[in-house]
Amino acid sequence: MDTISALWKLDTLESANGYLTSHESNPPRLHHFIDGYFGNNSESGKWIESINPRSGKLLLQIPSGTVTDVDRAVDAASRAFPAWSKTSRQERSQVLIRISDILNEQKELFAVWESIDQGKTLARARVEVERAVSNFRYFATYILHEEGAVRYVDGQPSTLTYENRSPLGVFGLISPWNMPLYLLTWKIAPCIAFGCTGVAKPSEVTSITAFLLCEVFRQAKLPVGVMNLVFGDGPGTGSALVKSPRVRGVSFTGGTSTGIRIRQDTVADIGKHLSLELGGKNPTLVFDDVELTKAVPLAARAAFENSGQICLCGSRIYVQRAVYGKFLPALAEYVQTHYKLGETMGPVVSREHYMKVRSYLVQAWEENAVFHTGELPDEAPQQGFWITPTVLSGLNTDSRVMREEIFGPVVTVCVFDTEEEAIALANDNPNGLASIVMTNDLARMRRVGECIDSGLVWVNCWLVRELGTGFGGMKASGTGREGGAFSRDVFTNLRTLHVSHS
Ligand SMILES: NC(=O)c1ccc[n+]([C@@H]2O[C@H](COP(=O)([O-])OP(=O)(O)OC[C@H]3O[C@@H](n4cnc5c(N)ncnc54)[C@H](O)[C@@H]3O)[C@@H](O)[C@H]2O)c1
Ligand SMILES: O=C/C=C/C=C(\O)C(=O)O
Repeated sequence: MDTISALWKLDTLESANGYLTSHESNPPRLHHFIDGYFGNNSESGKWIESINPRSGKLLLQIPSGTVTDVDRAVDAASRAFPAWSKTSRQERSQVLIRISDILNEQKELFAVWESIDQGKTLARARVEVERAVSNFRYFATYILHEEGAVRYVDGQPSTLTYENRSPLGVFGLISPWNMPLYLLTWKIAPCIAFGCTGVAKPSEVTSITAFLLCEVFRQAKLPVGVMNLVFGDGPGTGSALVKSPRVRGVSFTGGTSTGIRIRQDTVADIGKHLSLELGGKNPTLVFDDVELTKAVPLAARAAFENSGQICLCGSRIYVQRAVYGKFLPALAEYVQTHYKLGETMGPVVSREHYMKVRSYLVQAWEENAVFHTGELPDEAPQQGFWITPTVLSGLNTDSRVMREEIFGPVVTVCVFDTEEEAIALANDNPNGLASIVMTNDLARMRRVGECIDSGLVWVNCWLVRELGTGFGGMKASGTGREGGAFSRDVFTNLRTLHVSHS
């Protein structure tokens, strides 16, 4: 039986794990999805091994897409573009609704595989699949309600001016491993909703739900070639996609160094649209007027959700002096009680990532940080990539542990005195993706919230999303915004007309 038919039926952890155990000697192999067809195996004959983060064992193999594979996918998307870009908004909306309905019917299947592949808890995976369904629903209806204005040019009543948009063309959509399905659908849904076609490349570390999503496209009768998917790594497959002159735009989510590379690789292609959502080292500011019973769980969740592997995680906590002495032990106790490896918390995604997170913990140890929870992980992980959630204090503000994105279950806690100092500490970082402010003082919420240099500011909450608002980062955290009309700007070309009728 082909891989997609085999995986598609396995919608419980028991059945999926049973299948994997019985295939240990011949693990499933995924296929590219090009022109509506699975099975275009890698021409390189090379396969990338994808590892189960809970056990450290081989999970499956994905094709290592070549330049030829990418070209074939871009060909398919280019052939599909003229017809798809001319479909009515109603037609596109209906296809997107069908996709969201099928995804919704199969949400347990997707949650199970996302949990196995990425290591996240099933509960977390379920939330992300729901959000993926919402991505398709949101853009399916957004395009039906777009508004535009026609007006007279000032002082020239016989000349009308208005804006007209057309779909840009073929897009390269590249996503990371931390929220594989959610972040890929955040790109695919607006891409096809606004009349573009595309080639998606998920992270080589987590590929299964992207593969399953192609079966949803097939069942929803998305016209062939409108969305294609090529597997492979960044330097080989991703880079070929980004550099293709027929790819008119790139929407990328991932690390800042990769974003810089993509910008360099496309700099001469001046008309190519680039949307870059990159890394973060997000501050959580806790003022002394908060209720600790609310502030502690919120700070903990913001730090440790998905084992700290969310770009929006609050990984450096600053607490005002009057509550610092109570906050720190309360946080440590809360984390020890509520974040249990293997129950409410998964491993980190890969051996490579484990070693990266560990290197920061070694550094913290060498700098005499206080470990309020957590310990140094083993140098060689034996069975899966498990790291105990770690709360640190006592580091200098110039420590790499305090300045660089760790992207794991590690949070640092520091003290501050004044509001000005809190703002300065929050902004003292090259990144500017998100921040969290906890206070009950309305004037302070605005005073502080409006001068933090981050694209997203959450006051007394975290990870609240409204899909029409701008999503993205300042400074090294990115270029551009996505969401609602911001996504429309990414995926369309704007022309302004002046029509004189005298
Ligand atoms: N701002 C956001 O919305 C957001 C969301 C999630 C994750 N992230 C960031 O992503 C990072 C973790 O994910 P990651 O390790 O998968 O990131 P990564 O940058 O290593 O990889 C992301 C994707 O880019 C591809 N890639 C790598 N090199 C490439 C190249 N030269 N050309 C084209 N594609 C290339 C990879 O194969 C993968 O699909 C963290 O820094 C995190 O903060 C940001
Ligand atoms: O790592 C990036 C995470 C983005 C998450 C969301 O946009 C969300 O959960 O809505």
